[in-house]
Amino acid sequence: MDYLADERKKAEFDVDEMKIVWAGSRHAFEVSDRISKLVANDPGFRKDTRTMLARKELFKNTLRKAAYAWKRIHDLHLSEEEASRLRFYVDEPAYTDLHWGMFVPAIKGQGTDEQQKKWLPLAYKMQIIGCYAQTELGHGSNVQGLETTATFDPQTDEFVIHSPTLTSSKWWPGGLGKVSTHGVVYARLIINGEEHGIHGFIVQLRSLEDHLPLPGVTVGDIGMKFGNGAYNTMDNGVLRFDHVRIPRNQMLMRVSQVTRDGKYKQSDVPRQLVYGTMVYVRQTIVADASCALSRAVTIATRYSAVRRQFGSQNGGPETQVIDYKTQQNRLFPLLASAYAFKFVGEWLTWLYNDVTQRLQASDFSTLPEAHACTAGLKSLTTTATADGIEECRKLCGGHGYLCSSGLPELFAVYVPACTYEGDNTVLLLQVARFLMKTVSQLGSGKKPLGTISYMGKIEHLMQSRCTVQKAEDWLKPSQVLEAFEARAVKMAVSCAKNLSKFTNPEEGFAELSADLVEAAVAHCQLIVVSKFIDKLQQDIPGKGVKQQLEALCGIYYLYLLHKHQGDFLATSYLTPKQAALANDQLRALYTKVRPNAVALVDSFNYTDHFLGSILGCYDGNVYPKLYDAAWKDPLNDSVVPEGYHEYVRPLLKQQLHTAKL
Ligand SMILES: CCCCCCCCCCCCCCCCCCCCC/C=C/C(=O)SCCNC(=O)CCNC(=O)[C@H](O)C(C)(C)COP(=O)(O)OP(=O)(O)OC[C@H]1O[C@@H](n2cnc3c(N)ncnc32)[C@H](O)[C@@H]1OP(=O)(O)O
Ligand SMILES: Cc1cc2nc3c(=O)[nH]c(=O)nc-3n(C[C@H](O)[C@H](O)[C@H](O)COP(=O)(O)OP(=O)(O)OC[C@H]3O[C@@H](n4cnc5c(N)ncnc54)[C@H](O)[C@@H]3O)c2cc1C
Repeated sequence: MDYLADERKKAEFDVDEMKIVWAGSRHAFEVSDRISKLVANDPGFRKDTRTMLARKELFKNTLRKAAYAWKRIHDLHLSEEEASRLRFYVDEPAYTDLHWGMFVPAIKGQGTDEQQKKWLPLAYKMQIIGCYAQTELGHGSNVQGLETTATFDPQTDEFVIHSPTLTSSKWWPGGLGKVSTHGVVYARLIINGEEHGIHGFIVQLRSLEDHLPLPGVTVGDIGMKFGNGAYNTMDNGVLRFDHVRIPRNQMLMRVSQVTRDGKYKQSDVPRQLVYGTMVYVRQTIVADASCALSRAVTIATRYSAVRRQFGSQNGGPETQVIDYKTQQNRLFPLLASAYAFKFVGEWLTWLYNDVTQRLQASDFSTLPEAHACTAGLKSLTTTATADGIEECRKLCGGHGYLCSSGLPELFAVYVPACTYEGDNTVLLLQVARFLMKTVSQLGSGKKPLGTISYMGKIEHLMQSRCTVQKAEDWLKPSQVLEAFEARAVKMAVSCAKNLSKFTNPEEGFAELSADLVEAAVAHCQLIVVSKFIDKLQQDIPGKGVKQQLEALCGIYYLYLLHKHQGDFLATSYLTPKQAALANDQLRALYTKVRPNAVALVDSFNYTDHFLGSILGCYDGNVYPKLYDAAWKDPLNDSVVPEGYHEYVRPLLKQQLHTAKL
């Protein structure tokens, strides 16, 4: 029985067409749909007991799944696109993520043609397994502060890789702890006593015969992490080198080279390309944020439609909690954010591909913008997604706290995205530097392009005032864009003015960093809003699909406007009356979305296997499933628990004795 059937009947749009919009294309939908069912129907990919497994058992099970996934990929001749969908629906972080997601891209991006020819075929066949070993115990954010050394020995034509201090131990790399045979290791290059900064080196860590660490290598896992199951399927590792020698040709030499006679040569490509793998992964993290958020929102929306509390009249049913305006005000902006992040993720993938093509043609002009966009949007989307998952847990009341709701593990596995690939605050400060540089160059005649082109309208934006007179005026895209542009430009200019009061710019930057982060957030929110609005300019087929997306877009920007109205009011773009009208319009949009809410999450097309949540299951049959699941907990294997006779019975005996006294 479908307990959500009535909700589904209320939908005012074509769900099948929305599924295609969400997937990105009909082809992408078909691949995704087929692979999600393949994984869901394969007992080899079961994950329902994951949160109950002890670490060793959990990890071994992940190794089994990764090997099984690899076998299925081969047996079924899956394409790269299909394999990547399979990884997504298997839904279990594993060493393979770092192998395919960072080790291979690092060699592709920073290796010479010759190096790629040597290493990539081995990596593609998984005859070697790699990790990305950058972070150390003492330094993660400050990459220039890494301490591992790679000293060139001209006698033997080798580099000597060494960990000179405890804090130089590599610490965190995924896949390193127990599995990787190789790593791209980042180290401080030293030639003839002279330092040349941080470079990447391919280093073999374990024997390909017996998996033991090679001489001079000390390696292991760093221990349990946050949450049950979750990221504990990954072997994040610690690594130390004691004068380990590697051939000279294992330094990744696309950006700079060391010659046989020990000369250091810089190519014409910018030094920052050493950071290229991080740009790539940040872009994939943005593309992935909408998936994690939409998953949590699916669970919270379906459950909110099933759950009833208060409001029964004449013995009739109680109110569905989704009908409470407070529930809508917490849930619908998250639903809208999932769609917003999907579209900005698509756009960022386009930007990344564009910059990659330009780099190949030696056009480096858009690299700073790509860095600022990937850093800023990674920060914005992961913060909102991690907070959003936790909000979804609270939206599900007490049952959201059960592991069987799927939300605790989803939160635990997702929340480190706010830290890895760059701490979110550190990344926003990078955006702020980019903005300050842009503002300082405005008078120079250099035209700001791309996502900062709005800065070219600075004179107009600094003076313009909002013209909204009635709530519906807030539905005009031009009005909304101007509001977000004016806010962003005014916050950036205010920071730049305050910075100019300092004689030492770095001191000023440090002192004003909290304001700078807020300016960076305003800029990134403008990007997300503008890309959502751009999406709506496209031809979107399907009955009612565009109207639903327009409503969601409105909810996204009006919710931001309401939440940050202090910014909009302080920069004098809005009056308090206009801010109140925005809130009126927001409430009207909640009413419009309400009957479509369940269908809007159905459009994500997630299987029950992928959701891994009793509260979010498609048929909404929550209570019997919760009840049955409780009895399956290992604690209920016996009626009298282990430990009763040792620890509880003696207490009871003692209490009985005292009572008699
Ligand atoms: C079970 C199933 C199996 C199935 C098998 C088959 C599967 C097949 C498919 C598999 C699919 C896989 C998908 C996987 C997805 C990937 C998973 C990822 C998991 C995440 C793991 C986490 C990894 C990590 O965390 S790696 C470490 C990341 N570390 C950081 O991010 C460090 C942060 N710090 C920095 O980035 C920098 O140092 C920074 C930005 C803080 C700069 O510091 P600085 O000292 O101020 O800078 P400096 O070096 O001096 O340079 C300044 C200069 O450079 C510019 N700049 C900085 N960064 C960049 C950049 N990245 N790009 C371009 N330019 C950059 C900066 O703007 C300055 O410029 P100027 O102002 O012009 O000088
Ligand atoms: C699950 C997980 C997986 C990871 N996988 C890998 C991997 O595969 N390979 C790898 O190399 N690394 C990996 N890492 C490491 C990760 O990239 C770093 O932890 C991350 O870059 C943050 O650096 P940090 O730990 O040095 O934080 P810190 O920089 O020490 O941050 C601590 C605090 O200081 C603040 N802070 C730091 N600098 C500044 C500043 N300039 N201004 C203001 N505030 C500042 C931060 O905002 C934060 O609040 C992983 C980490 C995690 C959690």
